[in-house]
Amino acid sequence: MHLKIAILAGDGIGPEVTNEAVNVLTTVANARGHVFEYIPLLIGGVAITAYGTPLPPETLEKTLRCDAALLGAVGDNKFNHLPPSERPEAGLLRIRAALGGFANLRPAVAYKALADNSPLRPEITDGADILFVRELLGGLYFGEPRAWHKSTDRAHNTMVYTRAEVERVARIAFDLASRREKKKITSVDKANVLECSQLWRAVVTDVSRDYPTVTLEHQLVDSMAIHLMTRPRDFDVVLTENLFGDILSDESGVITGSLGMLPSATLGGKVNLYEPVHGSAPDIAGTGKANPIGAILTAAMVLRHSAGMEAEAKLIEDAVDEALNEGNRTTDIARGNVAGQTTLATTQMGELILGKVEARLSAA
Ligand SMILES: NC(=O)c1ccc[n+]([C@@H]2O[C@H](COP(=O)([O-])OP(=O)(O)OC[C@H]3O[C@@H](n4cnc5c(N)ncnc54)[C@H](O)[C@@H]3O)[C@@H](O)[C@H]2O)c1
Ligand SMILES: CC(C)[C@H](C(=O)O)[C@@H](O)C(=O)O
Ligand SMILES: [Mg+2]
Repeated sequence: MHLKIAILAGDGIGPEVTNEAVNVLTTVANARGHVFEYIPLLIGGVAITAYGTPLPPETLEKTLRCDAALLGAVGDNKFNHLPPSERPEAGLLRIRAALGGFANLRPAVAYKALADNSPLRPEITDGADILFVRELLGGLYFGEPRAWHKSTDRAHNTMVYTRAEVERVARIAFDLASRREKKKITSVDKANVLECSQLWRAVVTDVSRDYPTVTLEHQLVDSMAIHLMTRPRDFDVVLTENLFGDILSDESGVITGSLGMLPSATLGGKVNLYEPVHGSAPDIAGTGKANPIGAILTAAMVLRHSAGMEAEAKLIEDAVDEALNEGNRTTDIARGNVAGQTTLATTQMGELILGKVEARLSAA
């Protein structure tokens, strides 16, 4: 197989964690006789610096000709003064829209080895295994009109959803739920206040009729925020609109122990887009403290969803599990002075997991 992958490393810790993910992908490709061709492209703050725009035309054109795109993170405080349409984040939103993927899968799993790292008690997180399906191309992010009228000190954004937009992401969520053990969907909305959420609830309910094996529950987003922290094990697939999914998926970092542990894959468009959930983390960029596991698990999702390599995807996930079980930690998942734990830098953690992937590939 020849797989062409756009590498959109971006800003801050983006390049640091993407490098580790690419090393893992290369190892898998070599071991299995595949060729993974990487096309490094600029996006975000680094693209603004080089070309004056967060999404240069070349980046988009070349990414559209790839089989998959792997993104690190975008965002740089030095561009905070710019309007939203010119900031690094606009590059990410534009490429998401152009690639067309609307179903953003964000798994959040409680690792046994990290039970003591979560601020939640182990008996609360133990066994939690949630798959967020976040609608990625609608809602407040893309709704028009939008503006900040500086002369009148007034600003507005528009939340828009159509039946078709809700239905297509709901179908993906129901398909995924029907293949999972619990077969349950929690659809999150704010139907007590927002018309968009009332439409959302009606469409999700309609779609559910085609999936008799899947149980559907509706949950208001504000109370969902607390249920996620008090009883995360009760959830299976969590289906949300764009902004609610952005917020709740970061919150689920608490269940796993760190935001740096969370991967994602965006499906349904011309080219699947893969990105860890976290951002460019300017507070730790360049210090070697970035956790590469979210990016490495994102590489596993590339194999699962763009290369049909389920066994190899699982093998990477098992290698991560083993690394954690042995007590290996990056700073974000380390607890001071715990016996049997070693704190590693980004590249050290990447290399350690890579070694375990190599060993598993040759054993399999
Ligand atoms: N997909 C993306 O590109 C993406 C996602 C979220 C935020 N951002 C951007 O990133 C910038 C910073 O945003 P933020 O600080 O709100 O969110 P962030 O996710 O970058 O960081 C939040 C906190 O988590 C920590 N963290 C994040 N990833 C980590 C990792 N892999 N290992 C260890 N610690 C990690 C950071 O150090 C920070 O303390 C902003 O410009 C924002 O717009 C980009
Ligand atoms: C950077 C930003 C545009 C992005 C989002 O809000 O979707 C990020 O927070 C994410 O979760 O991927
Ligand atoms: Mg986010």
